[in-house]
Amino acid sequence: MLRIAVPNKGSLSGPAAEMLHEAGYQQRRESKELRIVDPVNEVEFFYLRPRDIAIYVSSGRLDIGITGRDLLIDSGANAEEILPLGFARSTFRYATKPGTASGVQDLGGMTVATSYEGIVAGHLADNGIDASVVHLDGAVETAIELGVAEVIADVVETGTSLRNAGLEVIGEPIMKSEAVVVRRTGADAESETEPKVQQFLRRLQGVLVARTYVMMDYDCRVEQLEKAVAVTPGLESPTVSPLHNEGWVAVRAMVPAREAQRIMDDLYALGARAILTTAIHACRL
Ligand SMILES: Nc1ncnc2c1ncn2[C@@H]1O[C@H](COP(=O)(O)OP(=O)(O)OP(=O)(O)O)[C@@H](O)[C@H]1O
Ligand SMILES: O=P(O)(O)OC[C@H]1O[C@H](OP(=O)(O)OP(=O)(O)O)[C@H](O)[C@@H]1O
Ligand SMILES: [Mg+2]
Repeated sequence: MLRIAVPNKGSLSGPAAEMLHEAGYQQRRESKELRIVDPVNEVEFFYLRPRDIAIYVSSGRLDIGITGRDLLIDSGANAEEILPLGFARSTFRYATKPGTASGVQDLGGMTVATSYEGIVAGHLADNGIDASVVHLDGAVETAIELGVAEVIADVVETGTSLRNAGLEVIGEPIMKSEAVVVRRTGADAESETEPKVQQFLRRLQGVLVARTYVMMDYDCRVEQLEKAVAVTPGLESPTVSPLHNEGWVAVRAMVPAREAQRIMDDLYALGARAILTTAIHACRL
């Protein structure tokens, strides 16, 4: 039985459960459930604090987990990212009251409040800056107003929390984060669970592709085929089938969903007709 750690709360929990559900795994019905068994897929899910997941996985007791890249790095656990999942995207940044500092180089002698001490201490050390780090559990934006620190380092998505606190980001982002699948570093590729791990990853990759691609079908004249195929190269190679009307072919290829409308315009301009897009519900590449 594969043992997988899943976030039980916070920004990662809802989208992670949704992705697992789309990948065909049973998920808990109530937010108080701490573990469930999916007997059909032979997987046991453990609902844990996102911050603790890399630590459990590094202990080897759980095979894989879903957490944030920032939490993985902050933990310092012996675990590595094996698949980025494209949700809970954020940056991790320093912020101050305007005029306090303009980048990490100015932070010497200051106090930085954060919930991510590991990342911040590492970043300050890498830049040769001697500053104090104070750990806070959350709502870090208020720390400056209340005099606990001159600087904060926190997760930024829209920037609304910073603006509301009268703060502005300084310097370059310390890191970019998103939800990731993690695994113990140096996990045994010959282990009994390896085929199940690979199947799990293929399923999640299938969900990612189904979310980001659509299927496009169109008819075009044989003379235009090369140009049309250059616009829709597909993931490997498009399917081309003869039409009953001589001189015409039907083409089928996957295209990035975000570019679908532009591609349809380009195909139309080339003379393609009956251009259709359809959603992909699931796939295995
Ligand atoms: N507003 C946000 N947008 C995108 N990702 C976020 C946001 N806030 C936190 N995250 C990400 O969620 C993970 C942190 O999850 P965690 O559950 O510890 O905190 P949280 O989502 O802020 O929840 P809470 O503070 O309510 O406990 C990190 O990977 C972080 O980058
Ligand atoms: O840039 P924004 O879109 O405002 O998002 C970033 C904020 O979201 C999270 O806070 P959360 O609401 O989880 O509270 P917390 O600080 O107590 O974790 C994070 O810690 C930031 O404060
Ligand atoms: Mg939070």
